[in-house]
Amino acid sequence: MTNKECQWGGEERGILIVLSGPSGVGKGTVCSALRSMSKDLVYSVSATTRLPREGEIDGVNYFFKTREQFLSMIDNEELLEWAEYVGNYYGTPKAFVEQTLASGKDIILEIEVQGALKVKEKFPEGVFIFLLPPSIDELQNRITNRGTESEETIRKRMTAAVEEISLSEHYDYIIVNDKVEAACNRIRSIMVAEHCKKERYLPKIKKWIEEVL
Ligand SMILES: Nc1nc2c(ncn2[C@@H]2O[C@H](COP(=O)(O)OP(=O)(O)O)[C@@H](O)[C@H]2O)c(=O)[nH]1
Ligand SMILES: Nc1ncnc2c1ncn2[C@@H]1O[C@H](COP(=O)(O)OP(=O)(O)O)[C@@H](O)[C@H]1O
Repeated sequence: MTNKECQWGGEERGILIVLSGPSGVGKGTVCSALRSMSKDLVYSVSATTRLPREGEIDGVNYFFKTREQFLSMIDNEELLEWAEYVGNYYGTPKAFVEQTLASGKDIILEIEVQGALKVKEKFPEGVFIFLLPPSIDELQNRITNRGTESEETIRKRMTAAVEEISLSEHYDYIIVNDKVEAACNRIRSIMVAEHCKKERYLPKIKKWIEEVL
């Protein structure tokens, strides 16, 4: 059913979903699987000063920026949020998120916890999901086996993981990424439930009640 056919829908904004979790938990993997399952879900491409990994494409995985370019994005208020993580800057381009939500489409931001908390201040109605590994040993295996990080970076990311997991209490949902498909299905169930929240329908219902009474 389209919004036009539904008396109670229409004109709603899309839902903003934030996905966080420690490095190596599988955020990228889960996000790309989700995007292929849910064609209407829009992915927010972040800006970063981190160097591209092999196979990463500018404008697809990230907008790769110099430090100067990133700092000028901050000065020009182009970012919804930004954070420093293990020596690099990461930030969410603001205009794209706002345009996507205004067009009624859902958008997913794959960002770390400090940035997520800033987004929560601006979008308290957003849906905040924290991805956990089945165990810390499995997290270490995943990040090591991915083969993209030096030993030192793995150590820093594992240290950051402790603080990140301690901040999971600020999220609405916790999903254990045991199997990618199962994790995606749980996220899709959350999105279905969020679309059924009464807050999305009450304005239209109240308006109609006023008209008929
Ligand atoms: N605050 C913030 N964090 C981001 C953004 N983009 C990516 N990140 C996070 O930065 C961290 C490092 O990302 P990356 O270097 O790609 O490594 P990964 O942890 O292996 O995915 C991850 O927790 C990402 O979710 C962003 O726009 N803002
Ligand atoms: N559910 C899973 N089971 C086993 N391996 C996984 C799972 N999810 C992701 N991985 C693997 O773990 C590694 C880290 O995943 P990635 O998506 O890059 O994590 P993140 O984006 O959180 O840093 C990758 O090699 C990926 O193939």
